[in-house]
Amino acid sequence: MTKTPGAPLVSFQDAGLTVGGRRLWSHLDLDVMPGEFVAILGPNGAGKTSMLRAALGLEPLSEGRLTVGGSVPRRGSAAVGYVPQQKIFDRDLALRGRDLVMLGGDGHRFGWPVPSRQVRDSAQRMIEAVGAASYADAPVGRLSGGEQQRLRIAQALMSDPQVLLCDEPLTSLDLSHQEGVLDLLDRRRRDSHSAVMMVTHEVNPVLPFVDRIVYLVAGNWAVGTPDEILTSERLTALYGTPIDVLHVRGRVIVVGAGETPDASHHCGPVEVTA
Ligand SMILES: Nc1ncnc2c1ncn2[C@@H]1O[C@H](COP(=O)(O)OP(=O)(O)OP(=O)(O)O)[C@@H](O)[C@H]1O
Repeated sequence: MTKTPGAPLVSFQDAGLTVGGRRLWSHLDLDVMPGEFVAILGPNGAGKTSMLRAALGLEPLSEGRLTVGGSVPRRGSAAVGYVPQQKIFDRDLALRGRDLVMLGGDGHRFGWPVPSRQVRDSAQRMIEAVGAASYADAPVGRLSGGEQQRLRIAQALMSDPQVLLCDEPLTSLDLSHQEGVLDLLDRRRRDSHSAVMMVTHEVNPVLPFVDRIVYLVAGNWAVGTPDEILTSERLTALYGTPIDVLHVRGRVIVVGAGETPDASHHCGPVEVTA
């Protein structure tokens, strides 16, 4: 990945994505800058995961342009780390947590080599950083959802990516581990001027960290700071139906999103809460 100071690490220009004959979003303009933390919000089926898949080079745009690190995104780039949406591993999978993390080093590019000393050391550092040292040598299928999730995050950080794409990485994590993971990602993006794009349904834990929000709803989108986007006026315009954004004891609650005409895609909560 070529790093030009001041150049966006991820750039959507007049971008549109249609999958299975359905236009998810279009005319999207978004530059994610080095060091920036962007949250991608919206109801189920709005196209959040598909946006990450486009940046991973797994889903070609139907319109416009997308560059990651200045180039057309390609599968398997070591400059891009990915924490996929959680799937629980098979209970009998013969893989230790540590092996899973090491696959993020050389493994994903060269198959299953004997890991180098450097990869083993780096895996240990990542395992400690996500607080997984006490169970890293257990079979991954026997670990809890939250433990598996922390190992996936460690794996995604192994290649020291310039762009980290996370799909609901906080799922299954309790509050203290959510904070731990967010702190880690926040420190890392500041220290290495890397970018984070995080799909999440859990708005409140991420609000202290995010610079901007991309909010997708039924083909429409809005991009801005949390203060700009999380308002009743802005979300009412976006959803095309009355939405209330409430601030209750320091938490943001979005009420009314389940009553939109596109409710068939909204099997998620009516409220966006922590
Ligand atoms: N390859 C595909 N072929 C057909 N339809 C697809 C494909 N990929 C995604 N979709 C559909 O596109 C829509 C958007 O999917 P996507 O996973 O991006 O939504 P999302 O916003 O991440 O949703 P969620 O919050 O439920 O995870 C969904 O209706 C999904 O079924």
